[in-house]
Amino acid sequence: MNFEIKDLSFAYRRHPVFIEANLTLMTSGVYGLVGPNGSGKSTLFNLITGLLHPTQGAITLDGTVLTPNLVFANVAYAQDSSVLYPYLTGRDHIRFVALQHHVAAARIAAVSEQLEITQFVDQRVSSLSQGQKQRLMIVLALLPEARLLLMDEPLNGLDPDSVMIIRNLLEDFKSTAQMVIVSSHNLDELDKVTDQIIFKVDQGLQFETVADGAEARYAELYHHARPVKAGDGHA
Ligand SMILES: Nc1ncnc2c1ncn2[C@@H]1O[C@H](COP(=O)(O)OP(=O)(O)OP(=O)(O)O)[C@@H](O)[C@H]1O
Repeated sequence: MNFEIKDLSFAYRRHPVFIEANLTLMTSGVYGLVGPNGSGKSTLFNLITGLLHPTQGAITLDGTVLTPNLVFANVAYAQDSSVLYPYLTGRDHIRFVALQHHVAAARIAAVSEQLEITQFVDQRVSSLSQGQKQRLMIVLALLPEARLLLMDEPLNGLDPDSVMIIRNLLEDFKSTAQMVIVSSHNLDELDKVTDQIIFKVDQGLQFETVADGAEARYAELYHHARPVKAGDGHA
């Protein structure tokens, strides 16, 4: 499996987020995506999934440029849970994704159990806590068994039990055939599941295997800026 970003440029009006950024990932497993607030992590995920369009450059999977059809078939994106429909239940959302991607009932049951959502799956999204919504969002992203899985801040706003559930999930990914890119400010947690980190530095992407953990490298790269910790109220 080969995921590649070549000479990617993107700007919001006159605010450049990427200028000729490059990245090559060759093996399956978990990768962290790390950078300060507002550096462009969500923007990168939106560019990969085609929600935003680069002004220059290409994003390829196994050498083929990611078109909407290829994204549908190969990429899953656990976005911010604000994209869920408040008046629908978790089960409604699951049904929708399962129909679109032909997901077997056994897979739905297994993933729902793994993320421990069965107790609240028939409640409307509007009545769920942040952590419950987050876990539902992750279930939806896992169902299609996409080759490339993007997770935007999956640990954000979670209580310790939910963090544990997601941590176990990420640890399982160490041995899957999927490529998983996880953006997080929670560098302690990231360090527990991977030493392969993509840092957003200036308008580029810098991939490193961090021997001493992401936290130590973060301080060096971002001029000793303090990373935002989980629980700091970052939305
Ligand atoms: N729709 C938009 N219009 C204009 N500027 C935007 C828009 N969305 C994001 N930006 C800006 O682009 C930059 C990158 O934002 P992005 O949300 O990708 O960063 P992030 O690294 O995911 O941030 P955080 O860690 O806070 O979630 C920020 O400066 C942000 O203000």
